[in-house]
Amino acid sequence: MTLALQTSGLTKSFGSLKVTQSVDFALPAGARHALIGPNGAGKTTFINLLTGALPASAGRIDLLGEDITSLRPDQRVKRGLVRTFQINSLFPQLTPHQSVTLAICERDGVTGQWWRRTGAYTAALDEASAILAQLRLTAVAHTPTRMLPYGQQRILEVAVSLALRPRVLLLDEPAAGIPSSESAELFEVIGNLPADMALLFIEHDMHLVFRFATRITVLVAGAVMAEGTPEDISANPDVKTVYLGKGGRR
Ligand SMILES: Nc1ncnc2c1ncn2[C@@H]1O[C@H](COP(=O)(O)OP(=O)(O)OP(=O)(O)O)[C@@H](O)[C@H]1O
Repeated sequence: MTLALQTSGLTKSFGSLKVTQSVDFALPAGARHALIGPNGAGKTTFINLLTGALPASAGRIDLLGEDITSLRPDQRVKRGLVRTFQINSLFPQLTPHQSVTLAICERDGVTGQWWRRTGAYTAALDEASAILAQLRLTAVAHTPTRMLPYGQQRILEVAVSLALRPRVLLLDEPAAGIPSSESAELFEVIGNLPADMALLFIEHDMHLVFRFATRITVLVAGAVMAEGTPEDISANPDVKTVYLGKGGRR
């Protein structure tokens, strides 16, 4: 079976500091995979290597069986490797429907020419409505983003990412800054994304990790310390000592 995403010997150094140490990682289609580890373990760096925001010092990244190691970030997005952002990157004055429609038009290369291709624009409006329905945002589809609760704004970030038709979706702390009353809903929505879409998420809240991840990778000092099911990870004495027992946020 072709993996959705795979890294082999992926390495990143900043001068003499090795932040990613020969990481071998595999993400099958449909994965719900959490990347955890103490602060400074290299989780965000790993995601930045996957997206191409940072060039790798060594190693290889394959997306759907093809080597993408030397591709630019935008080329990776076009092939289906999409990231949602930790920092709120939405236009506050636009409505969710407008934001998702814009992303669809951008994807299809029809931004700025909708008056010439009204058919494409109408299709984009319909597709935006469908994405918002899928993420339970229909009721607020036409409300300016700045008026939405923070949790719904984070769900909208996922909706905008879906407009890019990801095969692999990378989520860097999707629940950061959200009250716990709203983060469960965010993860419900994430958990209900299409079954064939592979998800890799960084999350510090262990309750959310153990509830939604089907596999977990523990990164410590840039290297994979453990990988397995939530049961494997919670029973692993090294993980307990190094991460869950002390040094982790929670
Ligand atoms: N551009 C950079 N130049 C030098 N060192 C860097 C750079 N970016 C990250 N680092 C270092 O790499 C290490 C890993 O950082 P990274 O942000 O990837 O960790 P993290 O696991 O995501 O941490 P956190 O949980 O706090 O977000 C840290 O020691 C950090 O200081």
